[in-house]
Amino acid sequence: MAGIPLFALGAVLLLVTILRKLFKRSPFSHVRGPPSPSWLYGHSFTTSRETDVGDLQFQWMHQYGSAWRMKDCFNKDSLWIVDPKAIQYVLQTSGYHFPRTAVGRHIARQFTGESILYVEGDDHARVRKIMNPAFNAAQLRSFLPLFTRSARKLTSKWRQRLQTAASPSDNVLNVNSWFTRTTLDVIGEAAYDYHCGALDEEENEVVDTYKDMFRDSVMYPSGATLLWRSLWPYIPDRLLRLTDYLPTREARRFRRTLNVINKLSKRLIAEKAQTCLERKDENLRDIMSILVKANHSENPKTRMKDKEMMSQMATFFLAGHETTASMLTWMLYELAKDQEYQSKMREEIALVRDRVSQRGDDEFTVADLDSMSFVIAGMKEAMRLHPIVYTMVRNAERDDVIPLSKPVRDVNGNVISEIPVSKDTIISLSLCGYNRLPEVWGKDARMWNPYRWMNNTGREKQINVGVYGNLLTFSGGVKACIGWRFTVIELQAICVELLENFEFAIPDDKPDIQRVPGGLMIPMIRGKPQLGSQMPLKVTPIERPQTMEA
Ligand code: HEM
Repeated sequence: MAGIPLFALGAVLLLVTILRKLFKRSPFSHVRGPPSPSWLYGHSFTTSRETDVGDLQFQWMHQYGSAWRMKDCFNKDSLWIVDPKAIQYVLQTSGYHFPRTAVGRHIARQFTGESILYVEGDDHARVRKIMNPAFNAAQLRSFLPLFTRSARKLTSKWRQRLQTAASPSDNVLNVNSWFTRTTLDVIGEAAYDYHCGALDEEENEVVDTYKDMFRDSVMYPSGATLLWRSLWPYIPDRLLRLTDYLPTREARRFRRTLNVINKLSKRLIAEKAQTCLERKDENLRDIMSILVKANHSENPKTRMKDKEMMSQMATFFLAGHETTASMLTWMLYELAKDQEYQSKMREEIALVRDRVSQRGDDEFTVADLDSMSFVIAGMKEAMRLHPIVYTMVRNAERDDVIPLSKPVRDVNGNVISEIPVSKDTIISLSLCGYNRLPEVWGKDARMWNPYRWMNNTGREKQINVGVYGNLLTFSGGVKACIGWRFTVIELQAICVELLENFEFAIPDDKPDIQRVPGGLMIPMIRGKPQLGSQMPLKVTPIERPQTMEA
């Protein structure tokens, strides 16, 4: 019986702590920002239901400058930044003092287990160090034949389908769903040496479990979910883990996916460990084999527990397919709108193809792909306009001061060049906002203009923030995307193969494409969410002298 008063006391203390933290006045209440539409939800409802990802952020950045104040649930202040110096400070200079938020970490844990997306501080640095060798340049170059082979398989499927097209409308393909299957096959093989068979439409539980996962779990959270999640930072970790078993839409979807992936990972890790023990692993280059090999080395610092390893594997599946597929989708969408640039890319590819043939080779090397400046510029411009991860949220681990490169005006009209934040302040980094900042990308920052990448004048003056093209698409600093080089080579290989074989155009009925906020920037047809991710494009085969089949 003594347990009940003790439990009640614990609950009251927890409630008092939550209320004190929730209603503490922030030290940046003088920073300007949009009026809050609701005391209860703040802007959380509005931002999670934005019609087109980024539009509100672009509007606020135009109105308030490179930093502004918003309201979270229960009227709590949070800070939004697009300023390069502020972003550099949060991601790089002081990276480990701005961990991922409790909400971000626990959602990642539900998706992947205690993976690199969940752990923080020394644990994160340790895991990252173990994983880095699996993503070095030589290792990634060895994946190029896999990328090319998968792209060829896609080409061959499309050619077969288009050959039998009875009417012009049959030439319209939902490229997004094809890309999702292609990139799933790629990551299955690259990360695990595992055959998903997604492009062949084979029955496979991995393919099934990831289908529309983001739409079914994190898209359009309910008001109750938003309120509940806003309390997570104050709930002890162990208690929060119990919520994994709640019968909510999200928890059920996460559990189902993670169970499937964990079962597979467990089996594959055991098989690879056996191969490693039998010393038959010399030629295995998939990411999992590299991690298993490191686990069997003498050095205890390179080892991960099996459970840890399983969680990293779930991360690669999660982080490594839908992201790349969406990126490719948005890129082709832009190229379909800009026929002239698309042709320029194709001409460039043909020139490099001639060079490769003259030297007696059939295949492009990474150096050949890197020499295609039109292709690279098109890719970077698509990444700039369509960062698939459009916002990242961090939590100030201590009282701090965020510097700004471009001062903003506060509510009293004073110019401020730094913003004080208190411990536990939530800071949102608008990746899509930064990627369209006129101060960084020029007056036409909102427009598609791949030529901006041809002329690098002024680039050296930019504040260093992101790992690729100084964009924030792959983030930057201590937790920048570990797979960015992998993605770049994969995109180059697939894009080049597709442009050699097909022309892409917007379909005649000009579907209205919406950037839906669903964890990632999901392409959908406006008014037709029931169709899931959609990017219909008109695809016309190009007759080539000798077509290379899969
Ligand atoms: C277009 C494709 C991709 C985009 C736009 C992208 C974007 C990002 C971003 C923005 C982050 C930082 C998230 C945060 O800090 O909260 C991240 C982290 C990460 N990404 Fe990617 N990613 C892509 C592809 C990949 C691929 C192909 C892999 C693996 C093969 C991968 C593995 C990871 C991992 C493991 C992390 C966590 C890194 C850490 O915490 O140290 N990503 N990615």
